[in-house]
Amino acid sequence: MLKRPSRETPTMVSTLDDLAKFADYSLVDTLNCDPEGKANGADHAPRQVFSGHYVPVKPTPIENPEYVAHGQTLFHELGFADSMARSNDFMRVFSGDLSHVPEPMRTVGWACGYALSIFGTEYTQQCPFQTGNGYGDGRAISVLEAVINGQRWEMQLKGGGRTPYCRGADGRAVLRSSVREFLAQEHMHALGVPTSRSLSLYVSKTEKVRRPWYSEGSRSTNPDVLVSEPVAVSTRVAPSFIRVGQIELFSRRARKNEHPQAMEELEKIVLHLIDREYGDVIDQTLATAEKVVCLAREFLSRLTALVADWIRVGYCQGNFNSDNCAAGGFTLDYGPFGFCDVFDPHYQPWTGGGQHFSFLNQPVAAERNFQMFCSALKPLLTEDLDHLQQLDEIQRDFPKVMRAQLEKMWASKLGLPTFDGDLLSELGSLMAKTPVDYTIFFRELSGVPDDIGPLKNSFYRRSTYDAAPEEMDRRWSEWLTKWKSLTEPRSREELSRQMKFVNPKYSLREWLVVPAYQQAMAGDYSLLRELQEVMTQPYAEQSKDVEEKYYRLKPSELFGVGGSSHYSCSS
Ligand SMILES: Nc1ncnc2c1ncn2[C@@H]1O[C@H](COP(=O)(O)OP(=O)(O)OP(=O)(O)O)[C@@H](O)[C@H]1O
Ligand SMILES: [Mg+2]
Repeated sequence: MLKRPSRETPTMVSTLDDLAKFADYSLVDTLNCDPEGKANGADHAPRQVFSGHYVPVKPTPIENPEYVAHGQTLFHELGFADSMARSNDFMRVFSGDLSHVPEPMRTVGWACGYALSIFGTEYTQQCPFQTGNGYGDGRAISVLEAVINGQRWEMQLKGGGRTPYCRGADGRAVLRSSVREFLAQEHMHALGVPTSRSLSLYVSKTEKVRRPWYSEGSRSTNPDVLVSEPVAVSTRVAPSFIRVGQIELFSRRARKNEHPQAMEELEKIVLHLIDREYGDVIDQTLATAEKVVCLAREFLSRLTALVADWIRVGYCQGNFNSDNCAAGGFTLDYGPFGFCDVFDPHYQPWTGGGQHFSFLNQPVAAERNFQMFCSALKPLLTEDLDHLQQLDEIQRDFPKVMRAQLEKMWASKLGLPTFDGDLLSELGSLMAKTPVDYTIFFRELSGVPDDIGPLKNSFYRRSTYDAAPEEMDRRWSEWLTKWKSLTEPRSREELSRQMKFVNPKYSLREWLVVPAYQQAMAGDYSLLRELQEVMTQPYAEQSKDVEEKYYRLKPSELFGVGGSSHYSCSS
């Protein structure tokens, strides 16, 4: 099930001039530009955008940028020289200054509007105008599209200043949240989970903004202080950044007939999504209605596989609204996410998110986003009963397909040839009751232990287990015996080898990231680099030192601490 990173290509891009040769702005040129957008991109004040797929926006550079990190894996895949990330002209562009770019690169970027649905309910209240026309990329600005080795990539700054969708906010991202997103994207890719990718991260040596956050050791649910934090610009890369919410925005306009081009704009964005994300699986020559049905079927398959993968690696997205759900079926928006330590089916690190977005409820949240996606496609099929019916069937199939993906994932996570519901159900009960550390438990199990001794390395000794250790040991031993009998006849070595490709040894636990961004805020990037190194090889055993430092239970004193165990969305 693991999608290994693709092979590296030889270095061919060493300078910004080299990179510029790959520029190809198909999005800007084939989609509709907001007719009120200023061509020079000086469009930074919040306003309503009534039509068009994008608004031209010039990023606002951060003051005195300094190199923090670059996505080495992506650099190598694209054939970029590592040294380029520290070069002045590259750093200038990817910290928000497009004024000196070599041709055919452009001096103006673009931001897109999108709609929001939360768990299947449409919202417009988050828009300052209460219409939904002022919501979208408030601090994300795409600056380049490039076709490299036949693959199209969009490069998008996050924190590159205000856009018309900023809703009165500053358009900035702080170093703390940027470090989290940067590391998480690289980690997820290395885990084999589809994701937007990390290109680069630059911080300002002088510019700061204030954000609500937690005081040292605070156990408060919500932030209890305002802190001044350095601003940063990170660049993420994906075939497109089209979200379910974006398709919804154009569909809402078409449904309400808001302007004469509303239906045309919906069709255009959907066909564009197909070209960008599904070009290799949907036949170009099909009619729109057929394409729409194929799109829904493909997205269903990708989205369910994605969510099964999230559960495999212990990831909770935290805020899985339709505007944080990439229509290409990969992970997008690393805001209030977390990798669980203690197994808890209701794990949800975001204080503002409810149980509906919690760890094992993510398949249901995904279904809600999928429903919104299908509903958004429907105006393109009115009067086409046959295709409408096919779309309805695909929509109804979600629970069945999701269940199949989850069963496949659990079987492979447990090294079993076929899924066994009873075995998983007893395991779920034992894992939650004991409780265990999710990552360590499955990695220890991947060693195919003779008895439950090694599994106990994953036990948090603080609750049910301590109250009745003998009873719990008995249940665990019985479970292990049953599990082993189901894994036969494979050799122990073969089973262990396979399971270690599915069950990572290292995961990006929040309490490991906190010291890295704290050091980074003080100008020391050593821990961040170390974490980047460790978390980009999460299945490898790595050294004894790495194991001692990163393969351990969450320290008891960090439970309940704001910023480590839970956090607000603020970034
Ligand atoms: N400081 C800010 N300035 C302007 N807009 C912001 C700011 N912070 C968040 N937003 C906007 O508010 C909306 C909701 O925020 P959310 O945290 O989901 O997104 P985000 O992390 O900025 O973006 P993305 O989904 O692009 O990763 C987004 O549309 C985002 O662009
Ligand atoms: Mg978002």
